[in-house]
Amino acid sequence: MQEYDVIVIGGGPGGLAAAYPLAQAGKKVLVVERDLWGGTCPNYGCDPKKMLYSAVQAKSYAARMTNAGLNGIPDINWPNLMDFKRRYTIKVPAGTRGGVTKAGMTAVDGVARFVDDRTIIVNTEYYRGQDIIIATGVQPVVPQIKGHNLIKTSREFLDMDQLPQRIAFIGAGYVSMELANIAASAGADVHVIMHGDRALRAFPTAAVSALQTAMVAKRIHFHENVELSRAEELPNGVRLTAPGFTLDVQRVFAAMGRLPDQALTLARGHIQAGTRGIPVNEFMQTNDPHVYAIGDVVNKKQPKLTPVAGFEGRYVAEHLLGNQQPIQYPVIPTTVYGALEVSQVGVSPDAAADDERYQVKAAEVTHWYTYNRTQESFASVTVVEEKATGRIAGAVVVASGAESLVNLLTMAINTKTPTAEVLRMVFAYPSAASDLSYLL
Ligand SMILES: Cc1cc2nc3c(=O)[nH]c(=O)nc-3n(C[C@H](O)[C@H](O)[C@H](O)COP(=O)(O)OP(=O)(O)OC[C@H]3O[C@@H](n4cnc5c(N)ncnc54)[C@H](O)[C@@H]3O)c2cc1C
Ligand SMILES: NC(=O)c1ccc[n+]([C@@H]2O[C@H](COP(=O)([O-])OP(=O)(O)OC[C@H]3O[C@@H](n4cnc5c(N)ncnc54)[C@H](O)[C@@H]3O)[C@@H](O)[C@H]2O)c1
Repeated sequence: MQEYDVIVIGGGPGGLAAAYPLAQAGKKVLVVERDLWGGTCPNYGCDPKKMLYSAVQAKSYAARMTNAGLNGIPDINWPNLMDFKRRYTIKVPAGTRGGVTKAGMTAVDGVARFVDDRTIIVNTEYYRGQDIIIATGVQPVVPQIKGHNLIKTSREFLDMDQLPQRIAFIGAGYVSMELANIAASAGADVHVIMHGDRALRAFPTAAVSALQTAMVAKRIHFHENVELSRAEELPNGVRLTAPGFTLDVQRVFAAMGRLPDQALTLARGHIQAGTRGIPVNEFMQTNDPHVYAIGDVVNKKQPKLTPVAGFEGRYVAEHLLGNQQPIQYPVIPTTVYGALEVSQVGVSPDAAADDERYQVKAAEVTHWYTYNRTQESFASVTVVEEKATGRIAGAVVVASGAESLVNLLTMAINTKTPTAEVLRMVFAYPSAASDLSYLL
């Protein structure tokens, strides 16, 4: 039996954000990873997706500039784009594992399973930790219909050698909207199958509707109110069926949300968990105060995103090193990198519309110098202001580079800066930030 101060299960953004400061503070730390070091985000999530998105952005920028100084729209060469992505991802696992050992931690490859409250087994070795941090993330949900083995996930999409001609995505959340846009921009005929009639539920209706319009303009088909009942193998693809609905595609991907898996045998560690994740208190502790959970595996109201996992990881390290304050999340911005970029932070305009405490300033800003210069098809900015204090409380931006403007507004919200003070600041010109004065 090997003994550690802290065992971190999962070498993704959450686990690593906790592990490094603990090791730096002199703790004996073990990190266990069953798959690719670095976790979902850099290997088969955010980062590879945005590598593919680079070519999509360049292509759509060029398309917008065809009547403004450019001749012709470039084609996306999928194998070459995939090679570009792989040149980045190939280095991630070894680089991440190397960083862990270089920082003086022990890195172990294998599936960690609880055997009792403080002990885990990996392969055939037992490890005991005074404290254990669960940072095991979530896995894509695949519908349990007949033929479900024919349905792939975002992980396979992000590593395809060739682009299929006809693709379906099941679900209309983050993954589907982003990957559908990549596939359609690269030349595939793309179908999004929705079991309801509302995409991206977490985003305001006006922004989602603008995004969907831009996706339809890219010939992406949305099939609403379809509850799939089976998938059947065809000689060159898959047939999807629902009552009154049939669609033949080459490949189909589930993008219906993500849930934790049960490999950890939490019950043997007496740790309570539900299908939506592990509940924690305000110190990120599970029902056992020596066992913490962070990142996507936690059942929480905060969005399951990389910077949130990192924030929670750093918080737990501080807590273990003596900080007794409960976790206090800042406002969390989130962006969908789709046919338009949609970013939001803080109080949603939909919620603010019925709340007397707020006023909503919203405008279509396609004519702003910044978006005119880049020939955007559509841009809008919405700012929610708290009437009593004049402070910015929320924002939604739909435009190229939306995430940068929302990051700026996130800073204003977190620092409680009133709109009047934002207006007194001098921003680089010409830029989206300098255009903000037209709205505020
Ligand atoms: C396609 C896609 C695109 C995304 N894009 C974005 C984006 O643009 N921006 C953003 O902020 N977020 C994005 N996300 C979400 C982001 O990837 C996650 O929020 C983030 O990776 C969560 O970090 P984590 O450490 O909690 O979990 P993970 O990154 O999933 O890491 C958990 C690790 O634990 C390991 N593990 C699991 N069980 C065990 C076990 N029993 N023993 C040992 N190891 C185990 C796993 O192998 C994994 O490596 C995206 C996700 C996907 C799928
Ligand atoms: N840009 C980003 O920050 C980014 C990008 C990708 C993923 N992510 C993270 O990954 C998570 C997972 O993304 P996701 O798109 O898989 O999930 P999601 O929760 O964003 O969307 C799931 C979609 O599947 C639909 N759905 C649920 N059950 C269904 C069923 N039985 N049949 C058909 N559709 C069904 C939902 O209505 C919804 O449209 C996100 O919530 C987010 O935390 C973030």
